[in-house]
Amino acid sequence: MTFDYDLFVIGGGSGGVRAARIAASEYHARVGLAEESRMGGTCVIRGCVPKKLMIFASQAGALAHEARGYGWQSADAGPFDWLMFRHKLDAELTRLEGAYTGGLVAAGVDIHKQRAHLHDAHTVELADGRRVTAKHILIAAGGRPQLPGIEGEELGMISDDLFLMEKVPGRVLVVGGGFIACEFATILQGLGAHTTLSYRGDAVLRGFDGDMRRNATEQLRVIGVELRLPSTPTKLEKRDGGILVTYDDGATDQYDAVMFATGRTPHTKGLGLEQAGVKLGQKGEVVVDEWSQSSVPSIFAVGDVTDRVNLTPVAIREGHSFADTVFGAKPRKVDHRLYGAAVYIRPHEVASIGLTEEEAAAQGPHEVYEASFRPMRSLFAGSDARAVMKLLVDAGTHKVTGCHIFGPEAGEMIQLVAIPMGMCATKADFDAAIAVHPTLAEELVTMRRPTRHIGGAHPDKTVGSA
Ligand SMILES: Cc1cc2nc3c(=O)[nH]c(=O)nc-3n(C[C@H](O)[C@H](O)[C@H](O)COP(=O)(O)OP(=O)(O)OC[C@H]3O[C@@H](n4cnc5c(N)ncnc54)[C@H](O)[C@@H]3O)c2cc1C
Ligand SMILES: NC(=O)c1ccc[n+]([C@@H]2O[C@H](COP(=O)([O-])OP(=O)(O)OC[C@H]3O[C@@H](n4cnc5c(N)ncnc54)[C@H](O)[C@@H]3O)[C@@H](O)[C@H]2O)c1
Repeated sequence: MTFDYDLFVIGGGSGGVRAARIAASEYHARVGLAEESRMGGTCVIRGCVPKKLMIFASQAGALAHEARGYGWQSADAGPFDWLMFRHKLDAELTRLEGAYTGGLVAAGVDIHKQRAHLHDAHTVELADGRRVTAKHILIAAGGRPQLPGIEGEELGMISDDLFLMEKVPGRVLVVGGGFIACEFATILQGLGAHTTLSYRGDAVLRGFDGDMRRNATEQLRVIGVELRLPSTPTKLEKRDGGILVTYDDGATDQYDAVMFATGRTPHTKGLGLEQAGVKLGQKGEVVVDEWSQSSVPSIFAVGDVTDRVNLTPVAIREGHSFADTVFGAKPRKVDHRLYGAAVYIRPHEVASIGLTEEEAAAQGPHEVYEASFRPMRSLFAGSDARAVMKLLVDAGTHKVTGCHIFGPEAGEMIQLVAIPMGMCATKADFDAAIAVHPTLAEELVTMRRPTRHIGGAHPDKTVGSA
């Protein structure tokens, strides 16, 4: 049977673009790709990139404060021009969108700027009614925000809306305690909004190491975010030009804007997957095996639509591995067990890789090496903010199984820690590195004695504590 394409990709985000580009440019496959919105997807257009630029923008006040601590007595951030920033942001996203499109065109990918859905195991139907056939179809449709299902929730915003605001709200409520809630609460507070965060647990960032969670929660409070923990909004109503929020304990408060950051779900609705025989999971995710292959052999899926690890570099790796495997005769699986992640809150980020202390304790005997200190840069400027570095070491094998950093540029540090950890480095390997001084990261190679032992009986309590 002949097909119009060797590969048709639905979704031009992190995973889809990479898979299409590699299949076409490296393996000379005939590739078509449909994108219904802007090329680049969530990360480029309404995620990682604009979010991080907003984090940078929101730090002017804190930087001016620090400069005053260094003797620049009149340092002041001055007024923030949101519309000017938004205009520059739009231009930058347009530049990136062009770069992504250009990369695909240069690779020879046929771009269809419209929505697509499956017709059958080898056929895609485009919004304009055309049908195209492909030997392989890749679903890379990403995820979309999930609302909590409460009365009046349509009055609230989602993260996509934040990049398009006409002005910075005076009083804003952020609902949720995950990555997006913490990062956007930091941004909004830094841009001058009086920000409240409502979360149903006692500490934000569920799933992260307990110490990181406690520090992140406390930092949000210190930078001025009003924390309502634990609490859950139950109703939103329009009131006097604002939004009246009722909480589960009966309390009410009024805000100029409410933002829901209550998770994301796979974007599979209306894709025709079930009719084509593709098995979906409980959240609507495409169920795939270790090769990203769905229950229909010609249909694969990568990225957030599979709800494995919902991060851009993971989607990219999955897309690349799919192309190598199917078109390059280089079978490659993605190991989802070890990946670094950072939460870009300020002034200190949370960055993690591997086991949390709680997971390590459940797995068996571990040593915990921990340093908590005031970094010299902020200390000199008059801040009491503490940084925390933690290494978890398997007491039997001495391998470093987890690393957690709460500190300035923690994301940059964890990226480098990911290399030795991927090579199964032991604590002795870390110790063998001569420190770079004075840096924050030197703490990672100078922690000599375990702070505590966890996870039951230890085979040798002296190893690793020179
Ligand atoms: C606010 C926010 C901040 C984030 N920050 C980070 C971060 O700092 N670091 C990080 O690693 N990750 C971050 N993420 C997560 C990251 O953006 C995602 O994991 C990543 O974009 C997933 O890539 P993907 O290819 O699976 O999907 P996406 O990038 O979502 O791409 C899917 C694309 O498919 C298109 N599409 C969907 N259905 C169809 C259809 N039927 N026809 C045609 N096109 C379709 C969509 O328009 C979209 O462009 C963030 C996410 C958000 C929301
Ligand atoms: N820096 C980064 O790498 C980064 C940044 C943003 C997003 N992301 C990715 O995007 C994903 C989605 O981010 P997110 O913050 O939306 O999701 P999340 O899963 O991290 O957090 C969702 C939060 O919403 C809360 N919640 C869920 N349902 C609720 C309800 N009905 N009522 C009240 N609270 C509710 C949860 O308890 C949780 O705190 C992340 O898991 C991550 O993979 C990554």
